[in-house]
Amino acid sequence: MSSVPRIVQDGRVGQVDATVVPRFAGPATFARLPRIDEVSDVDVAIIGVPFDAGVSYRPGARFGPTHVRESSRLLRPYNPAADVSPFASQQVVDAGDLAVNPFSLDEAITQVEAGARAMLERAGRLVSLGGDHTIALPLLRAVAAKHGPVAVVHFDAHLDTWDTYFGASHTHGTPFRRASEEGLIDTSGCLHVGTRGPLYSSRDLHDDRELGFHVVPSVEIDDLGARGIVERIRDRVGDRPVYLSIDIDVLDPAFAPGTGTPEAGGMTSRELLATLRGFADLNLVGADVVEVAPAYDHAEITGIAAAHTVYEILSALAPRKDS
Ligand SMILES: N=C(N)NCCCC(=O)O
Ligand SMILES: [Zn+2]
Ligand SMILES: [Zn+2]
Repeated sequence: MSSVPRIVQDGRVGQVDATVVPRFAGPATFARLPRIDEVSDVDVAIIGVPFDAGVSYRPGARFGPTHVRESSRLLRPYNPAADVSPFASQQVVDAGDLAVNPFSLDEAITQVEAGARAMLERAGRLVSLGGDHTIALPLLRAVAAKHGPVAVVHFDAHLDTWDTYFGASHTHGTPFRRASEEGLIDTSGCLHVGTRGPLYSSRDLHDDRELGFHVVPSVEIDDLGARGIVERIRDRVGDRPVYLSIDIDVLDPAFAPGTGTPEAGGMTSRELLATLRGFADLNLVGADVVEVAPAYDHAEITGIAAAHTVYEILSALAPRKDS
């Protein structure tokens, strides 16, 4: 064990105690949680995937994991909106970054899958910090190897079920088409939330349905509200194992300017966080938060939104006292 003073609750090693060590001091693990080598049992591992060789527009998501960790220093141990202490009822750790080849996209995909599989030997659940959205494919391969085909709930401005770019089949616009083709997803239980903006043609939506997705587009969010979105998600996924993939560009550029392919007309961070609270009673088996590109961020707006997004995911994963 390290000698820094940490909050320990119910035997779980939590954050560095911010009443003793100022939260702006010391290394930035996610929420200043322990590293994986500082604890023996792990329930949830947060893992960085600094990779952005799959982007179609602005690069820079390789710096996402570091930025989200830096932006997570202010998170506190109790989540009043969910009435849960996410670091007390489960052991959450920061497992560091996967070292993936920045010059070979194919090798990087192999490395992400291998890294995630190895991590799942130790941790019950993985929450991955991207990185561009390409990484969802190898992450889904690892998750499906453990749980079978999963219901993907995908928050994104984009469908990410396109076929190829410049002849390349592995890009950040194609992971969910590949996942569907490979049988990694339960095509009776998937949906996108927050999609918007111009497509290549109406055929994109037709293909997307064939690949197994329903859509809650951004234009419906005002009418539905968080509660209505959660109902639509619940109706679609039922009790299937759920994999949650959150592209930070699901948020309006006002709430997440630091991303590679921004589209106007997105969700507020309040809507996203409220919707995520609805995942507490779903069978959530893994998650990623991707596409944070700090070079286009200001005042950590995007980093903070992503850090709180991860915090709500961890809160949803936390076992409830009465369950
Ligand atoms: N997954 C993200 N963020 N973007 C996909 C955009 C694909 C395109 O350039 O059409
Ligand atoms: Zn996107
Ligand atoms: Zn995406």
